Amino acid sequence: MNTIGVVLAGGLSRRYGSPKAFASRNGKPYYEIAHEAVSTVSDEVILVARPEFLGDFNQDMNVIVDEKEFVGCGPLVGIYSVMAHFPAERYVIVPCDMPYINSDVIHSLVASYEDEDVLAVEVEGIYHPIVAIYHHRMKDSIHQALEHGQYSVMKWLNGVGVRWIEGNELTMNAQDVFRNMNTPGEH
Ligand SMILES: Nc1nc2c(ncn2[C@@H]2O[C@H](COP(=O)(O)OP(=O)(O)OP(=O)(O)O)[C@@H](O)[C@H]2O)c(=O)[nH]1
Repeated sequence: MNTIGVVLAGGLSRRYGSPKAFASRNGKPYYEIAHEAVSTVSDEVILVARPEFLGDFNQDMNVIVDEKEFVGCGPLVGIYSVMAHFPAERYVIVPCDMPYINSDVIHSLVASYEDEDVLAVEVEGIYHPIVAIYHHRMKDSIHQALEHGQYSVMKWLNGVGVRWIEGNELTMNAQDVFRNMNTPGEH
C-alpha cells in the first residue's frame, strides 16, 4: 500500500510564542522528531510549513506550503495540500508539536488501520484528529469543506467514517507520547 507521511508545521504558534517546529527536545528539533516517527512507515515524507520558514528546515527534507487559496487556514489545509500534490493510498499524519511521538507508536497505529476513511487517536477522552491515518478518498470531501470555509478538523470528521483508537492500546505511555506543546511551559 502506497503511504505518505505528513508532518504538519504550518501553524502560527501564537500561544507558543515562537515557531514550534523549531523548538527542540534533547537537541533535536520537533519537526525532525515528527519526521522520524513517520518515516519508517512511509514511502515518502512531506512537511507542510509556512512560506517564511521554508529555508530553515533540513534541506534534505521535502517541504511544501499550504495551497495558496487556503494558506494558514488550519491543519485540514495542510493535509489537503499534500493529498493534492502527492497521490498515495493513505496518509499518516502527525503534528510538529508532539516531541514524544515515536516510530513504535506510529507502527502500531498503521498496524491497526483497516481501510477506514480516517483512523485517529484518542487518549482518555482527549481527541487527536491530526495524529491519524487519512485515506486518499477523503481528498474531495476536505476540499469541499475548505471551499465552504469549514476549517475545523473535528467538525469535518463528524461527516466521515472516522474510527477513534484509544492511545493506550498503542503504547504504555499514551499520556506522554501524545502530549502536544501549545505553550513553552508545558515541557
Ligand atoms: N499546514 C498547516 N499546518 C497547520 C496550520 N495550522 C496549524 N497547523 C499545524 O497543526 C498542528 C496543531 O496546530 P495548533 O497548535 O492547533 O495551531 P498553531 O497555529 O500551531 O498554534 P496557535 O497559534 O497557538 O493556535 C501544528 O503542527 C501546526 O503546525 C495550517 O494552517 N497549515
